[in-house]
Amino acid sequence: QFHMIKYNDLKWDESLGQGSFTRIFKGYKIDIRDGEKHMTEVLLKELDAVHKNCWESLFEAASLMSQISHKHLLLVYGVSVHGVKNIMVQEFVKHGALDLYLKRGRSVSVSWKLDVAKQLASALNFLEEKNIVHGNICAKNLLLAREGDPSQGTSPFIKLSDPGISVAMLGKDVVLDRIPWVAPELLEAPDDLTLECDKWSFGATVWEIFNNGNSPLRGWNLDEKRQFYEGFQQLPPSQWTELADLISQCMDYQAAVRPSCRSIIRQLNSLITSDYVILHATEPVTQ
Ligand SMILES: N#Cc1ccc(Nc2nc(N)cc(-n3ccc(CO)n3)n2)cc1
Repeated sequence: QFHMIKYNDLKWDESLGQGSFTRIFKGYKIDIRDGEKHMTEVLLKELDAVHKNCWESLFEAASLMSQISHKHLLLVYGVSVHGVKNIMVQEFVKHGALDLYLKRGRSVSVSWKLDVAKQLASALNFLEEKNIVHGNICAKNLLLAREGDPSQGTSPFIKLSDPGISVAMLGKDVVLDRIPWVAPELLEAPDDLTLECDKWSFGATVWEIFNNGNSPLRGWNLDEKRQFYEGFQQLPPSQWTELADLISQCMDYQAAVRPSCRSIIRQLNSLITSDYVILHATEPVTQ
């Protein structure tokens, strides 16, 4: 279910850092099309050989996503295996991960943030209709293809990245460290990944977007994070009550009462048309 790419058809360029268990590089893929040589910019995601037993999970997650296509889902060109190295070849997304983009202090408007949240909600709605669970929704896995420029009237455009290694394959500490993105019910039963889990993570991701990419519960240790769930706590609410309501509906400890994607999209639409947006056109960046 994956296109196999020859290792010799790949060229590595600069290193772009690392995700969990993976190293990412900018690179190029060489194609010969109608007798001409084409170089396509790609993102090369190398899986550490030491985690070889997880590469099935990584590729399974990515192949799930590559079986369907949607404008807000990242395109995966294929995989390349070279000795102990497993490499996933993805479309190169111009501005990289959203959490880093927001942390770099770009002051973006409330309507910019709502636009990004709505794009994520439409990607989730598409996955929900196909009954596909992502399992790792967070700002780090949202890639910014277009910055959007209010003066030019262009809006941002995001792509949801592959979920990476399934949470069911990860150790307990890694799952704990994913609090508050990981749905609370997964702590006891990591295999029970459901569509409702993505709704919880969506809430935490919207919280990140409206807090300039700052990680919720940043600096908390694993025990403090575990107690956050054991005490049924919520993230600090936004002063915009309608937004805070949507986030807390998504982050409901009872999975069954979390809102459907359609309801989420409806509520985002009413936020977009509310006076708050006009009053807070560009928030001063509070770091
Ligand atoms: N400076 C800079 C810069 C860095 C990356 C990109 N592009 C890109 N394209 C992708 N397909 C995936 C990613 N990712 C980044 C983190 C993760 C986590 O998984 N993915 N970045 C563009 C600019």
